[in-house]
Amino acid sequence: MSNLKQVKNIDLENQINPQTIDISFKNLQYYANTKTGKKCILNGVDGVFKSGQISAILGPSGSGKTSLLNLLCHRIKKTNKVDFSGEICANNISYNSKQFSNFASYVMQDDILMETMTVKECFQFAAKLKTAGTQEQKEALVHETIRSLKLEKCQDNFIGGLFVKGISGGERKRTSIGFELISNPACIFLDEPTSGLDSFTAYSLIHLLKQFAQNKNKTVIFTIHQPSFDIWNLFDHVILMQQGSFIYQGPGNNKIIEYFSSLGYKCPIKSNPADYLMKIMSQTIDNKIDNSQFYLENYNNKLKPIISEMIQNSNHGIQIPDSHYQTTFWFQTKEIAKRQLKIFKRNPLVFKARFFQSIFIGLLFGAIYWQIPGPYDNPTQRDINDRNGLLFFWTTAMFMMNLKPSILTFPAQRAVFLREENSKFYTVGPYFLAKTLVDIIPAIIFPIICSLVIYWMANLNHQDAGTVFFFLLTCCVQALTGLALGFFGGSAFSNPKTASALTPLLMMPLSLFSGFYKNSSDFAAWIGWIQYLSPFKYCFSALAQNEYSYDGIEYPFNPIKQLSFNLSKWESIIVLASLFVLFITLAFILLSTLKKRLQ
Ligand SMILES: Nc1ncnc2c1ncn2[C@@H]1O[C@H](COP(=O)(O)OP(=O)(O)OP(=O)(O)O)[C@@H](O)[C@H]1O
Repeated sequence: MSNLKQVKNIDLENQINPQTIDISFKNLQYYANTKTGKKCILNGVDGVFKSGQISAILGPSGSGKTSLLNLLCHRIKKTNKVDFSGEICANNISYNSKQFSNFASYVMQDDILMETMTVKECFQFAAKLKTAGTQEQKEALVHETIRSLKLEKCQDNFIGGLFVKGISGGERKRTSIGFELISNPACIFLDEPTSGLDSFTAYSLIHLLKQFAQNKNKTVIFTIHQPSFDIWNLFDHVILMQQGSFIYQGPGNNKIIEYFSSLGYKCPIKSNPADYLMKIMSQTIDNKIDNSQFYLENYNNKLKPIISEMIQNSNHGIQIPDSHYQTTFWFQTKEIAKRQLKIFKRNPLVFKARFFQSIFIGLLFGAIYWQIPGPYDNPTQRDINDRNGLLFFWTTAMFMMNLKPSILTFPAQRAVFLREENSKFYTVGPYFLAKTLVDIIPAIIFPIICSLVIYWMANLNHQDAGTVFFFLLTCCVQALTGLALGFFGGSAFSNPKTASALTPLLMMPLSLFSGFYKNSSDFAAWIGWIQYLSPFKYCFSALAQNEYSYDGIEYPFNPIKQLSFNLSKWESIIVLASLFVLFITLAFILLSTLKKRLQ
């Protein structure tokens, strides 16, 4: 606390972006190629958002509000499905996606945050990665953000989510906003910040944004549905959209009511103006005719010239920041790894469940394959078949042990990654490295536990420590290969159900080509190449070579020859490790590609 007092007077305002930013756009057009033809989503709109004001974009569902916001934030890329044109400027200087994050932040409609982190920890994470200054200054910034967003009471509570009880919807939204505000952006865009909130919480939030805009001279722009009368009165600037065009742009409050009165649409005294305007835009009241052309003509004649003049007069010559605060690769890796470890430790139930699962699998397999006769016990062909069965099933168990948990948990973390990466908290490299390093710990511990249990129960080859060590090493590499493939599946699919439903499609051919169900040398050439991609084949080969290598003692026939394995145990494990590297690299490439296609 004394530290906080000491740094109380630091200049939090000027941390990164002391500038004021006006956002303007001219002749913005946005098209989508649909099955029925080219669809116009934005129809050549012009506009301006001034600093020190809150600007609300309103309109019926499907009128193009979110599309406009996304274009201004450069969150839409030109593809063969969508195309856009026009000029988008900050202080009359056009900006790209990278420059956008130097002065602005975007708060998505969904509050995507780490559910087992507290509100304060979220802000601390953001402060470490997004702001300059000493540790004390960062702590003071966190304290100030919590205070200004009125989150003191819940600062030490978990964010919460599907499985963890957490803070309320309003607190969650404010945390989401605070997470972006920590870096002190000059401009903040929000997509429907009040959706899902009760009217009082929604009012408090917009009021807070208004104070933020007024007191700090920031530019606040948001889309909103059905604002209450109280919220309506807070808007400084309003854009009304209909079918991809603007039908009003200008001051909120009485001015907009006066404008529509002048067109013959007088808002009844007891009506909420926002509701009334939505009604007249829906074209079904009074004379039930489509007035959209009428509104548009009036906008073009009366308001558009004023807007053009405002665009001309918006901030000129004030440079937009050309870089944002950037931490190093290793600092990002360290901070993300610390957070991953914290999340891991906060799920003791998952840890315990996986521990008991490992013991259970070890005991079950141990009981089924109890003390199989080895080369000293005159084994029969049947005993060798049993031993092969155990070794093959062990390759599958090790693989699945990590594949399933990472496929199920990664999609939720992937959403947080995409959000944080997009907001330039870190880059994909440090994230992937930190996540892999932390996830490797359980990915190795549990396979070792159950492998040790089965080893002694099934009487596997323990002629020397090296053989036991090689068995454990192979199990760990196989388990890591499962983890890498899990990362790949988790990166590819946002829905864990889809990822898990598609897993058998991949697993089946890989295990069919392991050499256990059908001898490796018996596959037809046109399809037999699949075996070279199968981690099961190399793991099974390494385990079998290790198992059947007794010094001086021979099995009645050579099981390795029977299985047609022609790689040595070390060659097999090297290929298996290479497959791990291949899968983890593919997962990394997929995640890197994915972040480019966020929209
Ligand atoms: N990529 C796209 N491909 C095809 N149509 C699209 C695409 N993006 C948006 N649209 C269409 O453009 C219109 C405007 O969409 P947008 O999401 O901007 O509307 P909105 O005003 O934000 O709606 P809501 O209030 O319901 O969120 C909708 O009809 C939508 O279906």
